[in-house]
Amino acid sequence: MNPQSVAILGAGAWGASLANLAAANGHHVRLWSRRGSETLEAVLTNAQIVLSAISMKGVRDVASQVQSLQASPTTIFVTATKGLDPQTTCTPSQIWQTAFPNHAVVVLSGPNLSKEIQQSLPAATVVASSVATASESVQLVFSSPRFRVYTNSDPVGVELGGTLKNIIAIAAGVCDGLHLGTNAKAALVTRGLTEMVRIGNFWGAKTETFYGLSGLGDLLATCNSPLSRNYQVGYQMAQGQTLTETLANLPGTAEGVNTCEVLIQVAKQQKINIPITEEVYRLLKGEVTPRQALEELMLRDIKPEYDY
Ligand SMILES: NC(=O)C1=CN([C@@H]2O[C@H](COP(=O)(O)OP(=O)(O)OC[C@H]3O[C@@H](n4cnc5c(N)ncnc54)[C@H](O)[C@@H]3O)[C@@H](O)[C@H]2O)C=CC1
Ligand SMILES: O=C(CO)COP(=O)(O)O
Repeated sequence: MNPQSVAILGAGAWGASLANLAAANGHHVRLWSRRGSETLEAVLTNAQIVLSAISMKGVRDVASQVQSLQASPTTIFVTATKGLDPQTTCTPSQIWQTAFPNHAVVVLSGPNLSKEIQQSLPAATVVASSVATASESVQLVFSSPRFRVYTNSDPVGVELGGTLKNIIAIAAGVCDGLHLGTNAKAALVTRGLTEMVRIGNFWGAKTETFYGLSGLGDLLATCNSPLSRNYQVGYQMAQGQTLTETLANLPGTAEGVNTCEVLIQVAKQQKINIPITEEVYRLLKGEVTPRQALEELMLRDIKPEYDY
């Protein structure tokens, strides 16, 4: 592939890792951060691919700044953010697509703990879009012997896999912090996946997407690794810390905390049954202790395994 001009927005842990992957493949990469020396306009000039790794709270603002600048009609927008907008409940790709209705938007998501990627450990991810040629271009930009990139045609499903697993990762951290054992963890993660499918189906995502890298794959990574900030939130709260204390010591963003609020809002309106998310929400709000959250989950009415 010819070298591409790639603009990466957000120089946090994930933006910097993705910039390194593209640069290592010989592409011309420019990294923008709100506190950096280069202007957004300079970074976007001639960009063929614009990738956003901005944390959720900044996506709408950055998308509208980009919208006010000139983009070539063929520019592909890629989003790597794993969150939901609190005001509109939109996913990041929906925000980018609304800002750029005539451009291809690609979602990049998978089991990608940035610390491991920075150490050049092997990993795989998914790029998804309704425009197949766009996801194939992004696949070529990032694929390498240490980063295997798959395409997928269900962008909402891929995006929601990475977003929803953050809440289950908080719950998994609680599970490990309370030393509840391997059986409990397996039950939690499996039932968490069922909950993700239930929410995802409401959003129009395909069930099978959640059994791939961006769903089950990312659940396995973040529910089992102390490198996950979301897992750390749950683990440290199970050790008796408050949410405020936990977040004060956390390196970077734990999107699951805000995602949980948005999901509770959506689930109430749409009457979607999400018991694990509800208990995580109540724990984060200080309404239950980790032990009470566990008891409430275990003592729910007995029911068939599949009811969706
Ligand atoms: N770190 C990781 O392992 C992975 C992170 N992600 C996702 O990528 C996103 C970013 O994560 P990290 O890089 O880890 O977070 P981070 O906290 O290290 O970096 C966040 C970046 O967003 C920027 N930002 C935040 N608000 C902004 C605003 N209003 N305007 C402009 N820029 C703003 C920050 O300046 C920073 O560059 C999150 O949604 C996360 O879930 C996805 C895969 C892996
Ligand atoms: O999404 C991630 C790995 O795929 C990163 O997880 P955390 O945001 O919990 O650190």
